[in-house]
Amino acid sequence: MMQRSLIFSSTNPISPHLSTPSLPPVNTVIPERNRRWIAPSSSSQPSFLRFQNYQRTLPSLLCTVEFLAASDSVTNQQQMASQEEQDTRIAKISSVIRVIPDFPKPGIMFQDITTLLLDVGAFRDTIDLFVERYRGKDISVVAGVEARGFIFGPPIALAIGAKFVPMRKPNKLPGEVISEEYSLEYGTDKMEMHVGAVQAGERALIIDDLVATGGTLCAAIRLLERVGVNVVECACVIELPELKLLRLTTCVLFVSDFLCAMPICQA
Ligand SMILES: O=P(O)(O)OC[C@H]1O[C@H](OP(=O)(O)OP(=O)(O)O)[C@H](O)[C@@H]1O
Ligand SMILES: Nc1ncnc2[nH]cnc12
Repeated sequence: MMQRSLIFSSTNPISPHLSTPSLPPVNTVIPERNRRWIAPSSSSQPSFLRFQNYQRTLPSLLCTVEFLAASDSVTNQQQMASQEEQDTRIAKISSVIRVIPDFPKPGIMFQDITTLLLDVGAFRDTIDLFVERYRGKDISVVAGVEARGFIFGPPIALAIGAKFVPMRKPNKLPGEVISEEYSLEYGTDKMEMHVGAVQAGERALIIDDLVATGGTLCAAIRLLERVGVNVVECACVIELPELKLLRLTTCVLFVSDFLCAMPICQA
């Protein structure tokens, strides 16, 4: 089986725990699985503070993805933008993501990517960052998670020459589907994919706008792996860093392996 790596920086508190995936970190309260609308701990984090974490995004991540790094040719590396240029783009992207307090309910700091879509340059940079990472990696499937994964997934798919496969909420797809249930704060939800959209042995990238607990991405991974697809990586625009430990425990509980995720920004 292809090795997956958890691609966060070495300072990420999750990393030390990866070697013992069946045990949650000491003193960690195991959260309700897959809580939605997670409120970051600091409710009014100014955007300049958000910039401080950017060094921990793409450049360090690139070193830790073994199977991707192995296939990186010198030419590929030369084609990639410089770290400085990447940092500048990431800072810009983050600055145009609007944060709306108390939406959709009190205590939630909603990360609104619609303002990113209004900025043509920042939207293009977002897509480019992903494309630079995944072009030439023999990925034939980009799976987008409803709803906001449908915004970022298709342009990435087109640019890297992959098909786009929607992972939809229940009863939206007209054909025969396979589904995967996952837990929510209250009750469960389901994610569905058309039968025949992907074939065993294909290499897939999963795209969403945001990773909070990781429950949604884990469900998407399970859905694709059930039909024999190799999930190369999950990528999202935003991560809620306060939730890393929550995500670890969620992932440990939900997948035998561990989640691979590449957020390009931190909220
Ligand atoms: O990491 P998690 O804790 O699973 O949360 C992340 C998911 O939550 C949001 O979607 P949501 O389910 O609200 O659906 P929407 O995009 O249709 O609003 C977001 O777009 C991710 O898909
Ligand atoms: N804080 C948040 N903002 C936007 N989408 C989310 N999904 C889960 N938590 C979220």
